[in-house]
Amino acid sequence: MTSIDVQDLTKEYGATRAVDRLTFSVAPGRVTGFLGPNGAGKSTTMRLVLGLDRPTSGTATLGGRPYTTFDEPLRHVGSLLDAQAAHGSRTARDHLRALAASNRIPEHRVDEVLEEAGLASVARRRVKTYSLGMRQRLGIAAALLGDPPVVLLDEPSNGLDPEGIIWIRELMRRLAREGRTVLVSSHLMNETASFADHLIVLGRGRLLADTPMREFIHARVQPRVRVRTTEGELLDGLLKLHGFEAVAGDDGRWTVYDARVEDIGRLTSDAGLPILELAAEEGTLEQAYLDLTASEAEFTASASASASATPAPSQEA
Ligand SMILES: Nc1ncnc2c1ncn2[C@@H]1O[C@H](COP(=O)(O)OP(=O)(O)OP(=O)(O)O)[C@@H](O)[C@H]1O
Repeated sequence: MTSIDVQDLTKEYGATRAVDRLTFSVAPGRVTGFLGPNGAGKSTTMRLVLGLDRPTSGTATLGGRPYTTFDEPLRHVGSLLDAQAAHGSRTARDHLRALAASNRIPEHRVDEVLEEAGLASVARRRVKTYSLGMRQRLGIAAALLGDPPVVLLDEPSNGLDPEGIIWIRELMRRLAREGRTVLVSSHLMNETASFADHLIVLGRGRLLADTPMREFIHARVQPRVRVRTTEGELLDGLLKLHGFEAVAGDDGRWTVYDARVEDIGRLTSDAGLPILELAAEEGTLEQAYLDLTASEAEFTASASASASATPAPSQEA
């Protein structure tokens, strides 16, 4: 079991403090989403963990060891930071073979990961003929090559088609189920919500949150309930009596604020009100994230600064 441990990590580029006294651990067995506005320090942190940059102070270790102490690092950590990294004049297969040879990884892994990434049929084509999505798949294949216990992916769904996005989501979930440590940065909140169990959120190089995803959302977005009944006035009176705030919509549906379906369902049932519809409106990760980071974004457009925490309709109860 190999965790990623970042301890009091700081990185300055001239006058810019990209990472500011950051401390967190990424645990095995779950997918950790790594979030934050543009310029928050996510890529810099990943680069420091991967020994691609030297910290100004503090440490970043994998299973207690700095990345630079591994002789065959691909067996310990797989990463996708820059999908353009492969040499364009090589074939995908040769690119992976070279990586495998330099890390004493058995050659059969090359064909396995090409197959896994959906590149088997184009493996003998030069990388420069690849689309962005194909390069992304190749980068992910390279990350998996050494069967590593730790995987770091920076924006892995970049350029992937819908089938590829489902593939990467399921791959990350499987890697976590196998007990690996999976850290994934993304700006796509719906995507992140679909694969992450845990979140680490940065803002201006500092840690803003390190929490399970469900807790992150529930702490920031009030749940609402949508109700439809033939007896609107009775419903309104009943809810007021029990201290709930409710507003009637034009479509005959009532929205009850800061409420859960269990509570409203029980109340209306006890009162014998005929209910035509009862649905939870759970908060989304996007709402919770915008609520947290609105004041933190370095490059916030004025429109997005007014991020309101309005839940979106979700599944019927
Ligand atoms: N090599 C560098 N030289 C100077 N400044 C840098 C360098 N790399 C990063 N920075 C600065 O450090 C800060 C953090 O950048 P970083 O790329 O880590 O953020 P990020 O969270 O990955 O952003 P994005 O979501 O846009 O990819 C930014 O202000 C950036 O301009």
